This record gives sequence, structure tokens and C-alpha cells, in this order.
Amino acid sequence: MAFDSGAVLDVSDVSFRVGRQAVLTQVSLRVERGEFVALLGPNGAGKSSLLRVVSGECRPESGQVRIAGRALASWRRRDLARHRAVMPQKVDVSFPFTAREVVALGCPADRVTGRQALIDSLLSRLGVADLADRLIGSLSGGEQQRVQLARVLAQVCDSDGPRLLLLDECTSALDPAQQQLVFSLLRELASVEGYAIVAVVHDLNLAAAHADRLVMMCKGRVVADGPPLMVLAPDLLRQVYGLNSRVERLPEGYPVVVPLVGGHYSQEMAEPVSSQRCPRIPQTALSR
Ligand SMILES: Nc1ncnc2c1ncn2[C@@H]1O[C@H](COP(=O)(O)OP(=O)(O)OP(=O)(O)O)[C@@H](O)[C@H]1O
Repeated sequence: MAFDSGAVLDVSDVSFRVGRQAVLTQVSLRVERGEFVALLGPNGAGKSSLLRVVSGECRPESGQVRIAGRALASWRRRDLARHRAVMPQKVDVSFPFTAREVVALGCPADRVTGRQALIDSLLSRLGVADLADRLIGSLSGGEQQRVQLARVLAQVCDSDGPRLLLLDECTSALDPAQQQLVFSLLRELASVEGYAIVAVVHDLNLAAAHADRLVMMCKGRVVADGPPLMVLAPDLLRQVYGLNSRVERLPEGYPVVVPLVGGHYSQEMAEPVSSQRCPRIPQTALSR
């Protein structure tokens, strides 16, 4: 199959409603091969809805979603599954499968040779190899989440074309060290193996340390899209989350957000955000 050499994911002017509620309004987002994008925003901002539209679960009212240059609707489901894997926020585990069998569910049906080795290596990369033969329902929340991520990776890791991961809060049940491990793995998959990754995440500092770009959503719109040092500005965080914070640039080169208790709001970015490079926030998006 021939693939477009442009963006792996190209969302253009997508709007989506549930009943009369506008859930997404003219959302655009491009993700290139090798890019790791963190999707941020307060509860109800529309992050999961955007992933549902991009994954084909929900049909937008208007706008277009293209994957590897082809309109989403023109993909055969079987072909798409080889190139794009989705990890939803909640995954049902009410069936008596072992961790190994759960990961096998993600493997393409024609992956016969080396299947067990692939499953073992994915479980190992996620630090849960010793749980392979345990029933999924008997694992802790964080252990289950890492097994589910191994299943998602199994789906696309053999692909000879583009590989797109859509991950909805895939580390929400993990302790800080495991969150680092998973985000380091995602970082590596993007920069070394060329995956395009969109990960919904609430932890601003985790996102800033690992992602190439942060896309901030608020009230169904994208209100900022750029490198972490540009997007994580105290003004934006106050407007979007109502959060008083200080943002510091670490020697490692990425910012860290320090939430401030009480009304002490300060803006002490070592390197100020360029208002020209960081897209302006449409006031209509914030005041709706
Ligand atoms: N099926 C639905 N029926 C009614 N409202 C919905 C439905 N799906 C989404 N919404 C509404 O759309 C808005 C966006 O929801 P969405 O789940 O996309 O937000 P989110 O940014 O992922 O939030 P969170 O961080 O809490 O997971 C919310 O106001 C939500 O109530």
C-alpha cells in the first residue's frame, strides 16, 4: 500500500456535537511521523471526544480527518488497524484472560511466527513480564494499564507503514516512576521508531518533559499548540485551568509548572513565551 509522505494524522476544522452541545469546534491538529504530542486541557475540554472522532468511533459534523494522507472513512477497518491503535480511557477487563492473552488480542491475526516472543518482549518493555500468566482481573489498576498498553503496541508494532497511537490517559493509574517509564518508552517509540503519538494527559510536567508539542484544549477548541516552553505559560494556565502557577525552565531544557497555593500569582519564566510563535488564544473560546 502506498502512503502519503505528509502528516500521519491531519485533523482539519473538525466540529462535533452531542445533541445540541458543541463538543468540538473547528479543531485542527497535524501530527508528523516521529512526533509525540500531548493533548492537554481541563475536564470536559473535549480531549477524549477528539480521540473518538479521530479513531472513527464518532462522526464529525464537519471537517476532515486524514490518516497517512487518506480520508479516515476511505480506510478498510482491517488496514487501518495495522497502522493506528487506540487506548481508551476505560478498558473492560471482565473476562477471564491472562495478561499474555490480553496482549495476544492486539496482535494481527496473521502474526503467527514469533508471536509469543513479541508478547513477552512488550510485557517486558512495560515492566510486567512477571505477570504474564496472571488473570487480568486479578492485577492492580496500574498493572492492568501497562498490560493494556502492551496490547495496543502489539497491534501496530509490525506495521511497515505509518504507526499512529491514540492514547487516552494511558498512565492515569501509574505511580510516578512507572509514568516516567511509560513516557520514556513513548518518547523512544516516536524518536527512534517513527511512531506518531497523541496522548491525552493531565500531568503538565510529565507532558512537558517528554512530548515534542503540547496541544491545549479548552471548551472544545484548540487554544494553544507548540513546544512545551511556549504553551506552558502562567497566563494561559490561569485562563484555561484557573490555576495560579509559576513556570520554571529546568537546566534540562524543559519547563516545570509549580502550582501556587492561594492568590500569589507570579509569572517568572526564565525565557518568556513568544506571543508571535505561540498561537493566540481566541477569546471566544475561553469566554464561552
Ligand atoms: N455521549 C455524550 N453525551 C453527552 N455529553 C457528552 C458525551 N460525550 C461527551 N460529552 C460532553 O462533551 C464534553 C467533552 O467531553 P470529553 O470526554 O471529550 O472531555 P475531556 O476533555 O476528555 O474530559 P476529561 O479530562 O474529564 O476526561 C463534556 O462536556 C462532556 O460532558
